Amino acid sequence: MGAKKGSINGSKEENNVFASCSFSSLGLHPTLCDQLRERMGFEVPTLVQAQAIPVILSGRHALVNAATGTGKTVAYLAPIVHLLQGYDNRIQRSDGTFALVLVPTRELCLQVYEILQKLLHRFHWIVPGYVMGGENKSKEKARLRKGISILIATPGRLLDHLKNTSSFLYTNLRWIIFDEADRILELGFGKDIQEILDLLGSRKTGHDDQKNVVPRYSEIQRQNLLLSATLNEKVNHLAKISLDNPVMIGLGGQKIELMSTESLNTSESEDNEDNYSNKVPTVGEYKVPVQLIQKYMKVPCGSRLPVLLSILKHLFEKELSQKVVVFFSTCDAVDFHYSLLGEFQFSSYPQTEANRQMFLGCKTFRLHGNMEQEDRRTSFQAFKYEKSALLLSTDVSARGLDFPKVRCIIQYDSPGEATEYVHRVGRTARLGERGESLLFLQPVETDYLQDLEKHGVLLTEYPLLKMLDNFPLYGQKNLIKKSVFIDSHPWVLCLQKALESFIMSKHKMDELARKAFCSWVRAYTAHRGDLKRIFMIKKLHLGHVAKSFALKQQPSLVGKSFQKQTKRKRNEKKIGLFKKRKVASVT
Ligand SMILES: Nc1ncnc2c1ncn2[C@@H]1O[C@H](COP(=O)(O)OP(=O)(O)OP(=O)(O)O)[C@@H](O)[C@H]1O
Repeated sequence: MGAKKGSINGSKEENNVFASCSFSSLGLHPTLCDQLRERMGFEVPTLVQAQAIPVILSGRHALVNAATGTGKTVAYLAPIVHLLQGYDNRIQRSDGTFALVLVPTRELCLQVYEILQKLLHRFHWIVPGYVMGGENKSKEKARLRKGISILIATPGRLLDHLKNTSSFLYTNLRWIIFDEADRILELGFGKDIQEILDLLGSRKTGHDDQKNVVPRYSEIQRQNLLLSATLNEKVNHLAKISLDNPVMIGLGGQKIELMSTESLNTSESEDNEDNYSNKVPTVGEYKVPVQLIQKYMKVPCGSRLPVLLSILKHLFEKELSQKVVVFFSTCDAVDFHYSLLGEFQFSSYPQTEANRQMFLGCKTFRLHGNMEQEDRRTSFQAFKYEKSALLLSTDVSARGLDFPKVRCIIQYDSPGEATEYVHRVGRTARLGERGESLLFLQPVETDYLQDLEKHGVLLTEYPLLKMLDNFPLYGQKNLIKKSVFIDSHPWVLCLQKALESFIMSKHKMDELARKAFCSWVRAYTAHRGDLKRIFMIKKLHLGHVAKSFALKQQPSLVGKSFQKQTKRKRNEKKIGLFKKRKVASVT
């Protein structure tokens, strides 16, 4: 599992994460405490677990806000397992589902399921299960028919089963948990959630399929929980309709004023943003792990690619055991860089067949929403358990995923909203461990730093020139003339040239680069709200953007396909398709 064991006498960083009490003092069953200690290696609860577990055991609804990597998953799963194992009438599969955990992505679904399996090891009568997009529906139906006590689900697939799987029994449902609640809404699942809540809430009046089933546990009171590292006013609607007098955990005294609302539909809520943002105080600062070192680098557009490759080379040469995640804005960009890194050979000596070698020798994986489900699963699992590897991903990896020992997060394409920045960097520095993050910004984008600052997120500049100066050209380190500009740095120029020749020489790579260029531009124009002022396509030189995909073509050539794309985008916008497609591209 790679989880760090908590100890009461831990280091300074650990003391920011772990509580000075035991799991049993929180009221959990001794067998469950043994399980946490022996099978999972958890000696003591984290701070958020120490706060949340007693509240959840008491039956109160809760809103839980705690930094990334602080153990929120066990904070809600452990008390549910405790309460379920304690029923006088031991629960059976035929009782159907008691707890439902909703998560935004498939990988998170599998991850929560894995943790749940471990927690349930000695409670064999409580059955864990999951349903999610991309899986075989009939197999899921069969599993639901047999009965799943604690079900983890992505919203779309759950709704499908609620509507179409008559044997799915949820009359005994007691808990609904929204893990990464804000993200579920951002992904446009608002309507699904509304419908899910309506369907589940209708159990007392009798949903058609559940009409004749008398709940075996009629005393059951519903208890709902919302969790995220970035709970903000956007979850207001969801909190209002799903939580009853909730306890706020980790909101530092700031209250989210729960507004009444008719709809959870994200697009509607965006349109009304001005209306409600006046009334609702924003939950100011986001919590980023204190030990995380956050840097940014100012990189001219046309030098982005050689700088990315250089920083990766630097990181993997610096530490033998290195795990790095690079975030891109689109699936096509992931595919392009993945293929490039898998094939690009280079020598800073005059190039001959003999002296060329792979530019980057590390194991590389990719993860995005356009991959086949099986490939997605393999990548996710493989990167998780590798000691040294690189993962190239879209935001599908940004939320909740717990990859042990990731040391560095690179945001090559900027994340957009500050919430996404926080979750992306949260894939490192988990549970008090060290970690570093690097944000690429073009000179025209540096106002984004002020946007982050508004949320209490402060970055310092990475010494990029110093790092680049360390790369020897023709093996003669001290012959390099020190450059004060990134884009005229000899190493950057040499690498860019080699990259362009490589792309030109491979038809497949050239195609991937063009495709990636087009979707990158589309994604760039899709920034919303205030961010539109910072990330303006008009401020960019499209020729330089093309260069960042190692494309030598005249901008006008590439520009044609861009024009086609933007035209299509305009049409899609008219019929409301664009947003949906953007969402689909990350999940
Ligand atoms: N009490 C504990 N002692 C030691 N390790 C723990 C403890 N609780 C959780 N962990 C480990 O800490 C890591 C982070 O936990 P988890 O993924 O639940 O964090 P999170 O707060 O949900 O993060 P995110 O906001 O990114 O989703 C996991 O590897 C988990 O196994």
